[in-house]
Amino acid sequence: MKYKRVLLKLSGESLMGEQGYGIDPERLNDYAEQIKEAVELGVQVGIVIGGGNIFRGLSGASKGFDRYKGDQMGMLATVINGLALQSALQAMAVRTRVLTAIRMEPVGEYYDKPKAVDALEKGEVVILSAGTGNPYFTTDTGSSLRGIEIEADVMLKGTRVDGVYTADPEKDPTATKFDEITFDEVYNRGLKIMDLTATTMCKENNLDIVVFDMDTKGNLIKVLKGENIGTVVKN
Ligand SMILES: Nc1ncnc2c1ncn2[C@@H]1O[C@H](COP(=O)(O)OP(=O)(O)OP(=O)(O)O)[C@@H](O)[C@H]1O
Ligand SMILES: O=c1ccn([C@@H]2O[C@H](COP(=O)(O)O)[C@@H](O)[C@H]2O)c(=O)[nH]1
Repeated sequence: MKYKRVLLKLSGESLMGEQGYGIDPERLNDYAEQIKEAVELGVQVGIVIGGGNIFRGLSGASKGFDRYKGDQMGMLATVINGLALQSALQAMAVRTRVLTAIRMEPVGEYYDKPKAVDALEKGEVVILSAGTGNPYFTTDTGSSLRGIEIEADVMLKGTRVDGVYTADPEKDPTATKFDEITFDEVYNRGLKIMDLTATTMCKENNLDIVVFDMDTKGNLIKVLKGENIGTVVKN
């Protein structure tokens, strides 16, 4: 395996599959199977999961919600997704722990780094939910932060596109894909694959990112083996 310890970012929006809202059990199980395989191959897996399938503070604010409350709702949405993933993994006999950035025992244990690292070293999957615990951030920033804290070898951004493109491939069919790109080029070209706060944290702490399509079965293992199926973002 190319990586020993990874921070896997999963898109909340991808979790709704074809349903248009909520959690698609089939997609959830696909993710859980890929994660189980990774653990069986000896990879330590920390996971941050988004909440876009349920609620985003920013889009709530555009409809009249208070942004602060909306962001809290968004963070709670990531906990719901985290619990769903935990139950799917546990049903496959994968030992999984949910740590939350906001205190809410017994839903999950309150996050701290030693607890997370200890669980990873014991071979448990650690789901790091509620983002950073602060409004005005995103789970991409939560992933950079937790990835740096747990000293992950890489941040794997598993999403519904297969890499970083010259423009959003969902909007521009002429966009072309990069195999590798620097953080500086991401800024200079104004690419919107991740928010700038998350990108900057990775750049400043030298945490490489691999953006790849998590919705195709088997892709997580390919990335862990070092196969060049997505885009590597690095200094
Ligand atoms: N230059 C680009 N290259 C690739 N994807 C891009 C680019 N610009 C924008 N995107 C968009 O970024 C999205 C990936 O973001 P991400 O996985 O964070 O999705 P999300 O819906 O924001 O997830 P979450 O629910 O976790 O917030 C893709 O859906 C893609 O359309
Ligand atoms: O640190 C954080 C992380 C997330 N939020 C809020 O949650 C939603 C869902 O996260 P996504 O990254 O968009 O999937 C986000 O829109 C924020 O409203 C937060 O406030 N702080």
